[in-house]
Amino acid sequence: MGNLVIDDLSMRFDLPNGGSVQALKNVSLQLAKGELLSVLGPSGCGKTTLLNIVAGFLAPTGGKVTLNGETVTGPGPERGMVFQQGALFEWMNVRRNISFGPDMAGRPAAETKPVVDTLLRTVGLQDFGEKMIYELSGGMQQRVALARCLANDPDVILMDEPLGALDALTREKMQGLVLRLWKETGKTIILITHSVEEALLLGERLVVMAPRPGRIHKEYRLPFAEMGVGRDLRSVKKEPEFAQRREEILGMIWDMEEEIMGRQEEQA
Ligand SMILES: Nc1ncnc2c1ncn2[C@@H]1O[C@H](COP(=O)(O)OP(=O)(O)OP(=O)(O)O)[C@@H](O)[C@H]1O
Repeated sequence: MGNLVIDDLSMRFDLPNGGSVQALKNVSLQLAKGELLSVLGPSGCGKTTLLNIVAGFLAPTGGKVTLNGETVTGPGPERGMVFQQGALFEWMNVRRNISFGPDMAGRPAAETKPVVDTLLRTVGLQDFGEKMIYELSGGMQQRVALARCLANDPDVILMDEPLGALDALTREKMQGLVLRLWKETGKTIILITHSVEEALLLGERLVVMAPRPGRIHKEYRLPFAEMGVGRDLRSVKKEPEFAQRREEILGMIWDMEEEIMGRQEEQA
C-alpha cells in the first residue's frame, strides 16, 4: 500500500455561464514514502488542480486522497507546498520565514533555532539568515521556500513549478539541490513542471497528463534522478536513454497540443 494514495479523483468546475470544465477524470496514483514523482502535460491538463486537491486547498468532486491511511479534508502540516514564487513573507527576514511554521505551531524558539541553523546550511544560505527577502536573488528565495517547507517536517512536499521563474544556470543548480534534498530527507515529493528535461532529471517516476478531461496518459519509471544525485546533471542529459525519452515525451506533448489547437479551430 502506498503512503500517499490518490484514488479515482475527479474534479469538475461549474462555470458562471452554466457550463462546466472537467479538470480531472478518474486519476489514480500511489506513491510510496520517499518517491519523487514529476508531473508533465500541456497547459490545462489539470496538474495544478491535482496538486491543490492533494494539498487540501480544493475538495474533489469525485474520489479521495489519503496520506498514511487518513483522508485529506483540508490543508495540513504533513503536506508542504513550494510555489513558483511570491509565497515568502517580504517583511520578515530569512530566518523568520523559515521558522514561521514552527513558530505558528507554538514551538519554543530555543528548539527551533538549531533546526533553522541546520536548514540554512542545508540550502547553502548559512550567511543570509538575517537578510530580508527582497535582498535575495530569485534562486536564493526559492532556497528559502524549500527550507521553510522542510522546517515543518512534512511527509509530502508538493512543488508547483518551483524553478520555473529562474534563469537557466540557477535552475540547473537548484535541480541538483532538489535531488540532494530528496535523498537526504527521504521525503515523498510531487513536482509539477513544464520542462520535459526537468521532469526527466528529477522524477524517478514521471506522469504525463492529457487534457479535456485531465487524466493520466502515460507513466514512466526512470533511472536519471538516481543517477543525478551528486553528479553533474549535464552529464546525465548526455545519456543516450535520456535523449531518447526526451524526444519521445516532447513528441507526445506536441501531438496533444496540436490536437487541442485543432479542436479550438473547429470550435471557432
Ligand atoms: N477555479 C476554477 N474554475 C473554473 N475552471 C478552472 C478552475 N481552476 C482550473 N480550471 C480549469 O481546469 C482545467 C485544468 O486547470 P489546471 O490549472 O489544473 O491545469 P494545468 O495543467 O495546471 O495548467 P497550466 O500548465 O497552464 O498551469 C483548465 O481548463 C482550467 O481552465
